[in-house]
Formats: sequence, structure tokens, C-alpha cells
Amino acid sequence: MTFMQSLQAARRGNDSLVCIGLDPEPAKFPAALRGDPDAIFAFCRAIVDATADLVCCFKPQIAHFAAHGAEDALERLIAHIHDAHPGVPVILDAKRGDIGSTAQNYVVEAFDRYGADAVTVNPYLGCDSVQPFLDRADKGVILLCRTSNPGARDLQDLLVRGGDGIERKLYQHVAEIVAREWNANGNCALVVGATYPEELADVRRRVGDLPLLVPGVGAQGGDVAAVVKNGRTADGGGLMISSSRAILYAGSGEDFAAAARAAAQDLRETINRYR
Ligand SMILES: O=C(O)c1cc(=O)[nH]c(=O)n1[C@@H]1O[C@H](COP(=O)(O)O)[C@@H](O)[C@H]1O
Repeated sequence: MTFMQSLQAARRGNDSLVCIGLDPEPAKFPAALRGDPDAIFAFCRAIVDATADLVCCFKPQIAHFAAHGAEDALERLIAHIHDAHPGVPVILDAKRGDIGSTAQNYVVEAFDRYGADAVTVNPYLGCDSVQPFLDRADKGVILLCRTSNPGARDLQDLLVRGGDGIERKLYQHVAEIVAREWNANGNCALVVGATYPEELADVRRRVGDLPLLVPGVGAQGGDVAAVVKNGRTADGGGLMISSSRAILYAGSGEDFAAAARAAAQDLRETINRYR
């Protein structure tokens, strides 16, 4: 199955638009895991096993593993998700972007080394930098469009003139070029932050049914109702609404996985109320 097919199957099977971001922060782990040399893997596996029936995808963030020299734990975690929860696709959040020869190596890293089903990519080096990702038609390529952070407006809102001579904001141009030109294999999606619901509605208007990865609910304060209303497609889908810290660290004791499950369930229910 392609990434897009497994995403749709997981969304339907689990009746969920929830993406759980796997951003391990050892300082926040429960005391019982602190002496464990494999704590990052053990923590993330417990979260995954407690929530896999509630999500449409998981999204491990690579810096949260690499900062601790835990790339091996990331490899094993993605393999574990595929073995134990084969219907749930994995997005590697790596935000890659470089000239073609280096991009080829990022492709091998994400899809062959880590076995991810999709990867986040920075589009600002242009089409040739993204092409090696696009060529892997079975994999998802999730391009940054309007990010969730306060500084998103610094560059992404600058006015640019497209080939048609019409001025638009840079993020609007990214949305349109991805939907119209880069998505020839049907494997593209866009990142739009939950913290900017107006921009989310604007992107949805420009890209038809293209899937949107929407981080920024939970710890960053994005409004779930506004995200669903402004970002959903006509069939009540088209969104991967991602939350990391608010789910991972919902509890701090030995029951952390159960607390994460309750938080994920709560997010799924809130989303489904507005779909
Ligand atoms: O690509 C991303 O996932 C991403 C894009 C964006 O615009 N904003 C954003 O927060 N993210 C990631 O989504 C996660 C958000 O984490 P929480 O704020 O804890 O839910 C982090 O791993 C970020 O790196």
C-alpha cells in the first residue's frame, strides 16, 4: 500500500484524524524509566502500543532522537510500529531540503534506513531538491507551507509574483505549486499550523483535497474546532491533526501510557465532534 492508501485506511479504520507526534524528552520521562539505558525506545513503544487504535498516523521527530544519540532507537521504534501495528503509517519529521545529490541521501535515510512511510520536507530549495522525494511515488512527501511558529509570518507571508503575474503570499505560492505541479504522483501533502486557522482555510481553498498535516494543537494552543472547520475536506477528512507534548506527557507517573491514551481519545472525540 502507498502512504496515501494506508493513511486513508487508518483514518477510516480508527475513525481518527489524530497524529501522535513522538518527541521524546528524557527529562520528562516517569521516574521508573530514568535509569533505563533504552528509555527512549521503551517510552515511545509504550505510547505507541497504548494509542495505535486511536490514530491515523504516528510522527517521530528525528532531532528528539538524534540529540541523544538514539537513532538506533528510532529505527527500532519505526520497525516496531510496522510489525505490531501494520495499518498505521509513520511520518518521519525531519524537515529535509538540500541540493539533489544530498537530497538523494536524505531519501535513502528516511525511507530505506528508517523505513518511514512519509517525510516532512522543506520546499525552499525548489523543485529539483524535492524531486528525489517525489519520485518515490509510494511514499508521502509532506512539504512545509505555513508553519505553526510565531516567526512563520517573517518569510512565509512575503508577497511574491507567480508565473501568472499575480501577487500572492509565499506560503500561498507553495500551496499552489505543490498542488498543481509537484503532486504528479499523488504523494504530496502540506504542513499548515493549527495556530493560524485563517491561513489554513486559505490553503484548503487553494489545494482541493490535498492532505494537510496540522501541528500546533495542544501545547501550542491551536483551536481544534477551528482547525477542523477550516481544514477538513467535503468528506470530513483531509487532515492529520498532530499533537506531541500534550499527549506524551499527559501523565508523569507509572500510568503515563494510560494517561496518553486518555488524552488521545479526548483529542479524537473533540475532532470528530466537528467533522
Ligand atoms: O513538521 C512538523 O511536524 C511541525 C511543523 C510546524 O509548523 N510546527 C510544528 O510544531 N511541527 C512539529 O510538530 C511537533 C509539535 O509538538 P507539540 O507542540 O508538542 O504538539 C514538533 O515535533 C514540531 O517539530
